[in-house]
Amino acid sequence: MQGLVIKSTGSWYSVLADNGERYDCRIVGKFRIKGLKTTNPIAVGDRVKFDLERDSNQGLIHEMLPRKNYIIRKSINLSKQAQILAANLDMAMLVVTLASPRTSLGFIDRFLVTAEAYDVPAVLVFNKLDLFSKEGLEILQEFKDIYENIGYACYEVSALKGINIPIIQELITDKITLISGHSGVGKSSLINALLPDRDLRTGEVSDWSDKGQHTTTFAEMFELPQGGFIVDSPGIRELGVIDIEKEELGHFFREIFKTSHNCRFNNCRHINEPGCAVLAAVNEGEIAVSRYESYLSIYHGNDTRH
Ligand SMILES: Nc1nc2c(ncn2[C@@H]2O[C@H](COP(=O)(O)OP(=O)(O)OP(=O)(O)O)[C@@H](O)[C@H]2O)c(=O)[nH]1
Ligand SMILES: [Zn+2]
Repeated sequence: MQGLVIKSTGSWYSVLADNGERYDCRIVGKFRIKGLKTTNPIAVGDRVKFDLERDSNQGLIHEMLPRKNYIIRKSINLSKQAQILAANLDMAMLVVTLASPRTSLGFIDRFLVTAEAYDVPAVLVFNKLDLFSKEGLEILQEFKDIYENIGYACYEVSALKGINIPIIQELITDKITLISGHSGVGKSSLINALLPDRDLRTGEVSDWSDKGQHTTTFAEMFELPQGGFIVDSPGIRELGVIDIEKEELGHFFREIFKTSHNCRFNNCRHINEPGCAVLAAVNEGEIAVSRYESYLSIYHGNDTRH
């Protein structure tokens, strides 16, 4: 049988089989990603092949289908173990607010870099539209100009008042969507608006112990009534910045990458090199100063997560 892993506890996996039934499954054998030690070889979003154990509703997973992408979390210590948080994501949605609390451009850029590096298409959802003053709407327009120009779709909603929720419903239909954003932006409210029958606050248990030990982490995907899934896990809520080689960082800023083809040196860091097309584009206003500042900040290893 084949199915989709919709919940993972580390040792048990809940699999939604293609016949519509759910089965609790365990893993037989070893699943390893080359060069990566992981605490959990299979994650939500994985498609797996499994067999039912005789006379039971429990299954044994014996094969994982190739992934199109996956996101991981490194252990905080140096054990080099990583935890796969989710696989086969169709979209990463960053929930952003301009007030109470205000999401910084630096935080947005870090998220977008990470999503690019993981090869997950990202969109921005500006929440709490009901709170926007005239000034707030002007800032919204500035933010949207920056990101829409680079090719990121932006949406504006109010999870609380239900404004534009149907647009988001349509956007996520038939996709596996990861919802991220920092605390207080309204992720739970948005997810509850999208999944009216579920109260997310129940059942959140998780953590990754900083001893590098596997604990009772779990991630879960919620099925949308119209088709598709939302991935929610406390561990994924702030999609962290993954290790990116400095030389590669420019690849994950779409507009910098595009412009860098015109730099005089093909190993240009876009910092102070002569003939740097990126610097020229920043000076001419073609690349947003804030984006360039985020690039520099990540390049120099400054952690400005909020
Ligand atoms: N005015 C307004 N308030 C909202 C909206 N969405 C959420 N809130 C409020 O913002 C606060 C935080 O919302 P949550 O949904 O708990 O935010 P969260 O992102 O899940 O936060 P964490 O659980 O800390 O990660 C709550 O008081 C919500 O009622 C909105 O669209 N408009
Ligand atoms: Zn350059």
